[in-house]
Amino acid sequence: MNICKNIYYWSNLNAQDKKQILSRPAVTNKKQIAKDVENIIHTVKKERNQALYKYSKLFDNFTIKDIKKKNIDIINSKNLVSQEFKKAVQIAKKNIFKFHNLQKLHEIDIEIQPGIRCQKLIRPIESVGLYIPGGTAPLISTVLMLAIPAMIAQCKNIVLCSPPKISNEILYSAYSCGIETIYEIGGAQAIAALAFGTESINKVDKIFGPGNAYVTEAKLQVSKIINGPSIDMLAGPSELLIIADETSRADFIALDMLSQSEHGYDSQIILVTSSINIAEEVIIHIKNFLKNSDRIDCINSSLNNSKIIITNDIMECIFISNLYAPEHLIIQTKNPRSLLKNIINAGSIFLGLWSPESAGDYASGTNHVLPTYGSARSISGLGVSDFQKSMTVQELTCSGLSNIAHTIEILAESEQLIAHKNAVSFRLSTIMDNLNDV
Ligand SMILES: NC(=O)c1ccc[n+]([C@@H]2O[C@H](COP(=O)([O-])OP(=O)(O)OC[C@H]3O[C@@H](n4cnc5c(N)ncnc54)[C@H](O)[C@@H]3O)[C@@H](O)[C@H]2O)c1
Ligand SMILES: N[C@H](CO)Cc1c[nH]c[nH+]1
Ligand SMILES: [Zn+2]
Repeated sequence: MNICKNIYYWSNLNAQDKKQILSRPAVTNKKQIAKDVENIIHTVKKERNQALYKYSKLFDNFTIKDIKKKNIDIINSKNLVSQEFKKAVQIAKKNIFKFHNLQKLHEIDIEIQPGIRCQKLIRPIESVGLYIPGGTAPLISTVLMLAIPAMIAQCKNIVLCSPPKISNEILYSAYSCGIETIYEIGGAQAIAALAFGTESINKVDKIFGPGNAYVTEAKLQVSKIINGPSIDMLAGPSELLIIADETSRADFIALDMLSQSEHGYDSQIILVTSSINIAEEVIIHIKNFLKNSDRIDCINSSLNNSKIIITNDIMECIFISNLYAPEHLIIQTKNPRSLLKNIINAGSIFLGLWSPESAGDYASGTNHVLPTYGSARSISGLGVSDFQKSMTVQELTCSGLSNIAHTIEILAESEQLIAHKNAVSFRLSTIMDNLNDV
């Protein structure tokens, strides 16, 4: 476990070192992945279902019989999962629904000035594709995180893709959210199928969901296609930054660090603390907990990517956190809420001793699909509004237009767009003519 070697005193570092320490783990073979994905997308576009059969065999060692899961299998999943699991899904669903139902975009309808009415109308995105990762772990909770906001937004066609073999737990979670169309296909090939459609899969307007480097690259590539689908965000490998002081519980911190490092080989955890004692205790606890951990290869690889940074004070911790812009930020300090006002870049924030990231991952109510790679600087975590769009409307009366006509004419003239000006002036002249006729 190399995290013991990755300890730094922030004030001893030069600018170059600081940048290097806060960099994300490099995606190995980035260029090769981009090339492979380009090829997969091209092939799926051309060969459609045949390509899906081929890639499923190649990458997932799975022979597809039916790409679309049969309704009977989806419904029957409720008899194949435990009562305890069903209860857990219902409780998580209730909380996620409660928090997301408040997030719907609101319509606007206002008379801006007499005779000028402006509106903003909200509509659901018609067809959405939800990608549920299934390579390293079947992310059942991601079904809830994507399906519940899609349902609240009232998207008409909601389809779900996940790599084979789709578990009964994923089928049940989808079923209990009201999803009826499930395709057993994963990776870049699933994203391409959602973008172009195949004999079995209808293309969608927007693709949602996290995934590995192939899925993320495929989302990026299809989102660049003119008239192609849009995407929610690039939700890559899990990241966690923890701010701690001398009042923190080192054992809790160690467990939070392990929980996120088990996600994949490329996860990253950064502990930033003003207390050298806490840093040392965390390392001891990690070593102890590791003895009884599963997924040890993933954890060790993620811990190698991870860092412990010692600062002079808490404000320096916050400065570093804002610079890194983590997907998840845990603040375990004396009065964590008082620090919130200083946080400007983070996907989701967990305050205090009793708010492990696992709560937000599964059941507290917030969404776990969050921006990674520092994009929390400008992008928010997933919410209902991502499944909605807006349209503006305006209606001017004859006197409304007369009142604003001069302003429009002057601005159009200043842009030397005389046809724009005429569209107003001509209308005005017809009003004048009518008045003269009276
Ligand atoms: N940021 C977020 O909000 C968030 C949320 C949940 C999960 N995640 C992340 O999502 C990721 C899930 O990744 P995963 O791998 O478990 O599942 P995945 O479903 O994203 O990827 C599995 C698929 O990758 C394809 N694949 C594997 N090797 C390939 C190769 N050599 N060439 C082409 N395709 C190949 C296969 O088709 C397979 O079906 C994790 O990194 C996790 O941290 C992020
Ligand atoms: N931490 C992940 C987001 O980065 C979400 C997740 C799903 N299951 C467990 N965790
Ligand atoms: Zn997680």
